[in-house]
Amino acid sequence: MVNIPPGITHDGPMVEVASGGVEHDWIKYEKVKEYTNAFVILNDQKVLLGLKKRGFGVGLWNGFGGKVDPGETPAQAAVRELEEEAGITAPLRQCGTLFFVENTMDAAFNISVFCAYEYSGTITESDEMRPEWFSIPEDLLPRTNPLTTVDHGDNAAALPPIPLSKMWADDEFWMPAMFGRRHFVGRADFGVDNKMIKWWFGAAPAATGDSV
Ligand SMILES: Nc1ncnc2c1[nH]c(=O)n2[C@H]1C[C@H](O)[C@@H](COP(=O)(O)OP(=O)(O)OP(=O)(O)O)O1
Repeated sequence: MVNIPPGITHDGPMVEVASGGVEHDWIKYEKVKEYTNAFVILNDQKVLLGLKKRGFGVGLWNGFGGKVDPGETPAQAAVRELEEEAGITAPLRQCGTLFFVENTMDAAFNISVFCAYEYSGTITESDEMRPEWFSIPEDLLPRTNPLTTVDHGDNAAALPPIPLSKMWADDEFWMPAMFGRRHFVGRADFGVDNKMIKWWFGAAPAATGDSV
């Protein structure tokens, strides 16, 4: 029986992939704000991230996203944000949901995470984000995944690896599921200085033959 934290909803079987932090209860919240976060992943070998140039999370590398505007669906917001922040369009599909609670804020963040495996347009820096490709390191990508494809001349190995030390602390826990194309959910509660104090992440069970 998986002990899924409050705030998370999911369909289908789910296995825990990471959990930890303090013994305290999950932080209470009064409202939930809807956000998106989108990742373009090519050949299962490289991922487009953006360096946040201002506002919340400034200085951290992340996918592209932001608030869902009134009247928008998360999918519409994800497409809009990717275009605004990186100048490209992509056939985004929801690949996970993350729920974050900060002890200094009354609202929780519900983040619909989207993935695409191709894109069109020219990647362009915006006022908010500086886009850059990173290679997906071996330990974040289950190489036995039958979906993993061969890199045909797109030399991802020459790229810098994903800069986990300059990303949100939760990313390392759910990204392996995302790169393994397993639907994921998770919650993390944050204390002072954006330090993660309690977390739980789950993913759809790995296909037979996967290493995780
Ligand atoms: N903890 C954590 N891990 C991974 N990703 C995130 C977090 N917290 C977050 O907020 N995020 C993501 C969710 C969003 O993609 C961005 C935050 O959006 P941001 O662009 O700062 O939001 P706004 O400035 O309010 O939105 P827009 O102006 O772009 O609409 O980080």
